[in-house]
Amino acid sequence: MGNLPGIVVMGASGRMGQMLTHTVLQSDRARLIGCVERPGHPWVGRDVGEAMGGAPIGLQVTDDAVGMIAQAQAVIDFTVPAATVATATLTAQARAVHVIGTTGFAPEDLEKLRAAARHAVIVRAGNMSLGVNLLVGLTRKVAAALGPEFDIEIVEAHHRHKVDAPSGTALMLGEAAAEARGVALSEVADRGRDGITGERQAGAIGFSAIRGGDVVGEHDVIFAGAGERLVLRHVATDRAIFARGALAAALWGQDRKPGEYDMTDVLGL
Ligand SMILES: NC(=O)c1ccc[n+]([C@@H]2O[C@H](COP(=O)([O-])OP(=O)(O)OC[C@H]3O[C@@H](n4cnc5c(N)ncnc54)[C@H](O)[C@@H]3O)[C@@H](O)[C@H]2O)c1
Ligand SMILES: O=C(O)C1=N[C@H](C(=O)O)CCC1
Repeated sequence: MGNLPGIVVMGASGRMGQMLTHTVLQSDRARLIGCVERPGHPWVGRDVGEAMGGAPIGLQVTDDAVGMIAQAQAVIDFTVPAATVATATLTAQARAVHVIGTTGFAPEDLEKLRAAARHAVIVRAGNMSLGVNLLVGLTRKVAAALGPEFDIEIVEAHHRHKVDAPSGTALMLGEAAAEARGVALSEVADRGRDGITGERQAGAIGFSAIRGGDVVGEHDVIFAGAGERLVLRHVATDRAIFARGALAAALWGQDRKPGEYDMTDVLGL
């Protein structure tokens, strides 16, 4: 047991933080050594099992990210961009694998993560599920096969608490479609139409975001042509799919060379 990789979960009280805590606790391939929350959070100092509404497990939630990460073999981080960028400095110092599920990064954040990956393994993906990572491959294939006369639209739906749009998954799908067409997504993305928008730009990749209720995550990639429409769809019904992927990434990353990786590396896709 002592030889199993020690895992720290950041953002332990969050929707994903709780799912990750359960997933690591249930695993016989990893040890949960720490649960971190932001300073001032009401869970800090409480037993994580009790805070989640169950029996105590003898592990207190802490806000000491520095002390906790220094002892970790892997840190699983589904929080907010500013926290993840700060954590990347700590994981780089500790040479711990940093599994990043957080979405909504600005380009300058991504630069900082790239710098941290010179010293430690970072596995980052806007979606850690097997199904979505397969969908990314399918999107690339279909976009290459169909050509520019098919308009590409990506529609995503998430719960009412989600703070970023388009979703990280939608951006992964858009990147794959743009890459297949040999263009930069930043040049062709059409994010949010309102008012007199004019006709659709040829070659645009459109994004639409729906927010409501408790939707876990749904993504459609629509290829709309003259007289026919092809729709690729992924529907997530349980956050466990993301947590399983994240734990697989934490284990896969042990003993790898420092660098930036994603779930296609982990899943061998
Ligand atoms: N990649 C994937 O597969 C995937 C899947 C689901 C969610 N996500 C992403 O994960 C992120 C979190 O989603 P969520 O629904 O769990 O959000 P959430 O708001 O429920 O949880 C985020 C948690 O992070 C904590 N936090 C904030 N700053 C912190 C800090 N400095 N130190 C420690 N903890 C801190 C918050 O207190 C909160 O508990 C979002 O960016 C979301 O898009 C990614
Ligand atoms: O609940 C969320 O937030 C999710 N975020 C990821 C995204 O932005 O694509 C993955 C799906 C759930």
